[in-house]
Amino acid sequence: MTISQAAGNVCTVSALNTKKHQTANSVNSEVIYLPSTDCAIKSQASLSAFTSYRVGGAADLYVAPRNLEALQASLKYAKERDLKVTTLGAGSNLLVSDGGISGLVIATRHLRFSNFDPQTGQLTVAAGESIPSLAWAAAELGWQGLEWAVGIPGTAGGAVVMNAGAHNSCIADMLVSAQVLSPDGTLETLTPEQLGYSYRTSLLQGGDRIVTQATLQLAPGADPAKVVAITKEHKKHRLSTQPYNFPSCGSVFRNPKPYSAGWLIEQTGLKGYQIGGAQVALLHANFIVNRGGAKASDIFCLIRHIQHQVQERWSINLEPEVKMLGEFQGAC
Ligand SMILES: Cc1cc2nc3c(=O)[nH]c(=O)nc-3n(C[C@H](O)[C@H](O)[C@H](O)COP(=O)(O)OP(=O)(O)OC[C@H]3O[C@@H](n4cnc5c(N)ncnc54)[C@H](O)[C@@H]3O)c2cc1C
Ligand SMILES: NC(=O)C1=CN([C@@H]2O[C@H](COP(=O)(O)OP(=O)(O)OC[C@H]3O[C@@H](n4cnc5c(N)ncnc54)[C@H](OP(=O)(O)O)[C@@H]3O)[C@@H](O)[C@H]2O)C=CC1
Ligand SMILES: C=C(O[C@H]1[C@H](O)[C@@H](CO)O[C@H](OP(=O)(O)OP(=O)(O)OC[C@H]2O[C@@H](n3ccc(=O)[nH]c3=O)[C@H](O)[C@@H]2O)[C@@H]1NC(C)=O)C(=O)O
Repeated sequence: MTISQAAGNVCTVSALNTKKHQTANSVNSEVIYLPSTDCAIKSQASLSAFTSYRVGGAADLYVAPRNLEALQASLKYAKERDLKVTTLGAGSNLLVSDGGISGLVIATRHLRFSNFDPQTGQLTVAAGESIPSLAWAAAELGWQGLEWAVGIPGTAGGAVVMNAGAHNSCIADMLVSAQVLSPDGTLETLTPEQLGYSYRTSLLQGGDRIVTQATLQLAPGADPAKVVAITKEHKKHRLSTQPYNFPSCGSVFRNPKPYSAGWLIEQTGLKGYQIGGAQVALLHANFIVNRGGAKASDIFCLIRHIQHQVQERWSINLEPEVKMLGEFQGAC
């Protein structure tokens, strides 16, 4: 099954229209519909609910297609109007500026389907599927390979772009192929080699191609109880070493190997350091948590402060893993 076949609630209605509408995420009242679909394009849609940090301003325009056709129509809509396109997964590695994002934000989290093929041991998923849900589903089937991914609150698409990883495993280790859509509407199936993977990076970062689906090689046939037990162990370890009780983006910085960013930041004396509502987490210094009411600028300025202090003390440049979207100039 493909994404287009999977979407029962396909965006399939007729021509462009507009109507008055009010939702929790729409500041303005006008909703435009993507031509030839029933996909709403919301204007001035607040993005704070769509990022794990729970901060950030509005998208000029926001659309969440449920199938490939609607995704293609979204790109066409942007191209015809010369709009900048920004892709959003689950927003769990993003810092959206308080001023928001101009152009069209395309959220891929509603692209859904998954297929565990017992003949090949391959799991094929649409970009919007939740990585931790897949990890639990694989474990319950007795399929090994995704135990590490539990607790990473992103989508399959975001994981392919970020090369998400934990416990010495990462997406690149098991990716068979990823399907990507270019702004001109071309669909390509790429191998891990073509995606140029290394630690927490891929050639898709900073580009304009959208991941639509991914195929992962897993290992079926194990005792489900054993795979679930390992998965639970990973989750338990996370909960004891990482702060899950406040909004965050996970690790803020990549580890500047051979050092770990958390160790460097703690040794610099910054644990608990706070700017506005943003705090260097007490449990793990490479996490910045929103203690309540943080602005994106608080988090941004804390990131800059940490970089400055670590540079002064260790002569090491900490490189952010978190993706910053929007304008931050003059924030601090
Ligand atoms: C509590 C917590 C724990 C975490 N632990 C880990 C961890 O252990 N390991 C780890 O690697 N990460 C971790 N993260 C970070 C984050 O979950 C991962 O980076 C995740 O892969 C991001 O996926 P996403 O769908 O949320 O992507 P987003 O944050 O929405 O986007 C990330 C980037 O990918 C792009 N993107 C997203 N979807 C697509 C798509 N379909 N096509 C093209 N581009 C796209 C975006 O434009 C952006 O540049 C953690 C985060 C949190 C909040
Ligand atoms: N600090 C932050 O900024 C954020 C932290 N998080 C945290 O990230 C983690 C991942 O988030 P989330 O996406 O909710 O993923 P979870 O791992 O909590 O759940 C994902 C899916 O897996 C299922 N599941 C959970 N536990 C089990 C289990 N023991 N056996 C079988 N299935 C299970 C859940 O089912 P069901 O729905 O039935 O429970 C859910 O459908 C969570 O710990 C969450 O609290 C998430 C977002 C932001
Ligand atoms: C959370 C993320 O990924 C995580 C992933 O979940 C975990 C588990 O595999 O390993 C990485 O964390 P990490 O390198 O900080 O792992 P940890 O084991 O917590 O810490 C490494 C070392 O730093 C020390 N440490 C950590 C935090 C701290 O405040 N102080 C400190 O001294 C620890 O004692 C340990 O000796 C990933 N982070 C990066 C940047 O690679 C993410 O990318 O968002």
